[in-house]
Amino acid sequence: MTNLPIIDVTIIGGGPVGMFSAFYGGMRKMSVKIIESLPQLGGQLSALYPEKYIYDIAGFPEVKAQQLIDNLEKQMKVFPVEVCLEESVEKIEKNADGIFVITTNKKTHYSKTILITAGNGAFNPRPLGIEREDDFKNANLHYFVNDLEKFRGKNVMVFGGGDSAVDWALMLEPVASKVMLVHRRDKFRAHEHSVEKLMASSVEVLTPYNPHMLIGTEKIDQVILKHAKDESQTLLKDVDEVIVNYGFVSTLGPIKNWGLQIEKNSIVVNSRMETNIEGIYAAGDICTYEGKIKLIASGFGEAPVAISNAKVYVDPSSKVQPLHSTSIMENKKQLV
Ligand SMILES: Cc1cc2nc3c(=O)[nH]c(=O)nc-3n(C[C@H](O)[C@H](O)[C@H](O)COP(=O)(O)OP(=O)(O)OC[C@H]3O[C@@H](n4cnc5c(N)ncnc54)[C@H](O)[C@@H]3O)c2cc1C
Repeated sequence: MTNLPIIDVTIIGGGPVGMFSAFYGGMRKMSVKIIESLPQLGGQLSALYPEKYIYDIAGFPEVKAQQLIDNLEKQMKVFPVEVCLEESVEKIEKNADGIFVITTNKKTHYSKTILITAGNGAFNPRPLGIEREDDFKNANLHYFVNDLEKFRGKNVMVFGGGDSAVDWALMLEPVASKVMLVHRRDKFRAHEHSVEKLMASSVEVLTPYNPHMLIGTEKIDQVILKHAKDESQTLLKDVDEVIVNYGFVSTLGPIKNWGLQIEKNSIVVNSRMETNIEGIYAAGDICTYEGKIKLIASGFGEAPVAISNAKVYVDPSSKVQPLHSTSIMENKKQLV
């Protein structure tokens, strides 16, 4: 037994489906926690295509992916929800008393039910892929920029050619002493107007270069770049901080070891979104059933089904069919 609070439903994965599920858990008067491996909510939408427009969300002729996530966050926060970011779920076990013990890379959580909305699996930053990268991960090699102040007055080298790499370089420019942006191609994939801003800024643009060697003892001091075409090498001295922005890779990873029925990298569920383990549900891209399609819209439909069945599991006297939101939310004017 634990003295820690036991949550009604713990949602693994903070993508759009996990976020909408969290809202629905609040509507059903459940205590809700979301565990997400990235430092941000939003799943594929925030990590892979924040600036793209989506055209097949009911009621929205078009909506930018990040805008949809911002709206989901606003909707979700109408009810109290505990959000645990930068935590990857590694293990799930069921105690003899039926309580789930959820172990992440940081701590242990306890829950009466679990809803897995893990998409294609946990997102992790794509690494540089060169020797000694791991040696500097806890020193001055970063994959996320959470605090600009850390870079004040420093010489910062940013790797990447997409929107976020260019945006980070531009955001760091007024804070850092010097910003270098290294990209393996001559052309950047970022928006035209961001690239124009970049070229007009004091950021030193180094193209077409690949990272070749990280040099330093406790931390990186120097970096050797290799020219992508003629393979000539260039040594950059006095590097204080290195930021890698190569996008994300996702992997099902530990989910395969949780005793769930998996078919084609997806968790098999029935029409109640129940998995083969009583008390564990799945929704969104991670789940599969006959006729399943992987769309945000279908995940949004699966979320209330999973949550409402989890509600009955936690409190057998409740009904699967929820009251309509128009009845429940009468006093929640901030939803509008
Ligand atoms: C370029 C692109 C364009 C798209 N356009 C559309 C479109 O127009 N319309 C549409 O309907 N769909 C579109 N999709 C698909 C859509 O993005 C997905 O269907 C949707 O993101 C699924 O949502 P989800 O919440 O199920 O999973 P995801 O968005 O994948 O979120 C899952 C989250 O779970 C986290 N996670 C996984 N495992 C763990 C773990 N062990 N511990 C902690 N956290 C974990 C992940 O880090 C991730 O953040 C597009 C996809 C791409 C790549």
